Amino acid sequence: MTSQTELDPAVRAILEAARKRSTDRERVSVDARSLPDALARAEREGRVPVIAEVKPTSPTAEGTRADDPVELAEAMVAGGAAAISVLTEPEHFGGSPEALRRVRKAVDVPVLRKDFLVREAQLDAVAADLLLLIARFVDDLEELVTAARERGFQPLVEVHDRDELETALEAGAEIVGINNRDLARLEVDLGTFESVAPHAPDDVTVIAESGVSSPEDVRRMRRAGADALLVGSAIMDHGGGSDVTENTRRLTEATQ
Ligand SMILES: O=C(O)c1ccccc1NCC(=O)[C@H](O)[C@H](O)COP(=O)(O)O
Repeated sequence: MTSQTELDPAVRAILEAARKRSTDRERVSVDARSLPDALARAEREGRVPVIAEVKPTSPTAEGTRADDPVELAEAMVAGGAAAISVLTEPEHFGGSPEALRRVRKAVDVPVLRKDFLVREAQLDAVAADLLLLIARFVDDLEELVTAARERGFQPLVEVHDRDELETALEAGAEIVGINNRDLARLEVDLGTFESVAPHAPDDVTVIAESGVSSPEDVRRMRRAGADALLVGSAIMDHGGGSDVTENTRRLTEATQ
């Protein structure tokens, strides 16, 4: 795990809040909707597989979108999203487990729980199809990957460099997100995905995360081997409040 002192202060605060969050919930058991199946369906139907993110705000966002999460998720699916990601972190991203529960009830595509999870009991806050585990922030990744699978979740392990990719693979990850945002400094560089993705085995589902804002970015990440793209800010348009369905469609239609 990266030393706390190397992290951007916003990320340090996010992690401190995550460690304090209470976790006395019953163990969840999930009958998960398959992400690989949803991505394959999008491909068959001629859509770029996009995981669209319900992210009310973030430390780098230009504002907050207070729209109902269910309306946002439905608008994203109408724009062709293959899956939905929902932030459940309350203090820095304006999310909640309740928002995810409502979204998962309303849509029929897989739903990813996006949060900063550091111990097993935190997995039980809400049922989701996929669970994000950030390699950099987890002490025993294999233990959490196993704990996630025991509950029925598909773990999506997030990495930022080759060493973290190796750690993720050793922990048994089958779905890997390569984050273009360096969580130590919050800088975004699409070259991160391009340099790390070629080292992932072919049978691993590889997702390009963060910083994808235009059809050209989509094509660039697809050329570099992305099986899917995780997009938040460009779809949410926190500063402008533009149409979420159109923002999603612009990316899902960026096939050539
Ligand atoms: O998005 C942020 O500002 C952020 C700040 C600190 C830690 C994590 C952060 N984002 C988490 C994510 O990984 C993104 O929400 C996700 O990949 C979508 O990224 P984007 O399309 O660039 O909004």
